[in-house]
Amino acid sequence: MTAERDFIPLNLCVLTVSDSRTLANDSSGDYLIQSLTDAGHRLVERKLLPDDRYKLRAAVSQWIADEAVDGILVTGGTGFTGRDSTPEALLPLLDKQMPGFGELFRALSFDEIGTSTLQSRAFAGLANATFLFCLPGSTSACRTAWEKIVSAQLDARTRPCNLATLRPRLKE
Ligand SMILES: Nc1ncnc2c1ncn2[C@@H]1O[C@H](COP(=O)(O)OP(=O)(O)OP(=O)(O)O)[C@@H](O)[C@H]1O
Ligand SMILES: Nc1nc2c(c(=O)[nH]1)N[C@H]1C(S)=C(S)[C@@H](COP(=O)(O)O)O[C@H]1N2
Repeated sequence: MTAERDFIPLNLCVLTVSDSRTLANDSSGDYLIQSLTDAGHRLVERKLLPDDRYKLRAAVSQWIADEAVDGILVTGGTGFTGRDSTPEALLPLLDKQMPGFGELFRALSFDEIGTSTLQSRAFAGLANATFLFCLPGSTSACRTAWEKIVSAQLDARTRPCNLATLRPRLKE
């Protein structure tokens, strides 16, 4: 019989990307913070930045370089419209992409919103053993991603494999 695994609380940062939202109406940032803390993880820092790829790179690079940060959740700027440029800003920072994350997210979302989900360029990956999940701006999209993918990936009790358990080995 396999022993029960312990939950490992992770230190997570949340970044909202939006030209129009403020902390007063950042429901998607609020949702992610509530979800991660309800799950037993810790919020290290929250930021809200405009769709400016250099500001996004600077903030996320700082978190990636911080050994105390285990993961980063980003919401917003994944679409095709306006100044959406989260992928252009943050994909260059990744050491490794998480293949299939965006495809899995869109497959799950297809059941909810149909082909509109193809307008989301959600993606995920690893940099300096820090997990980065980039989700759309809408709260319902964040809920789908959190409930169906991210929460399990960050939960060390999840079998057969998850990022929380893998983390100590990512730098070996
Ligand atoms: N921080 C947020 N909190 C709650 N809802 C948001 C937030 N940002 C965007 N939304 C909503 O998400 C939907 C898509 O908006 P918009 O295209 O401007 O988002 P975005 O920030 O460019 O992100 P993305 O293109 O990745 O979805 C809209 O209904 C918008 O009101
Ligand atoms: N689950 C889920 N919800 C989602 C998304 C998604 O990709 N997955 N995309 C959001 C985005 S970016 C938009 S613009 C709207 C699109 O829905 P519509 O069919 O109302 O335009 O759904 C939102 N809700």
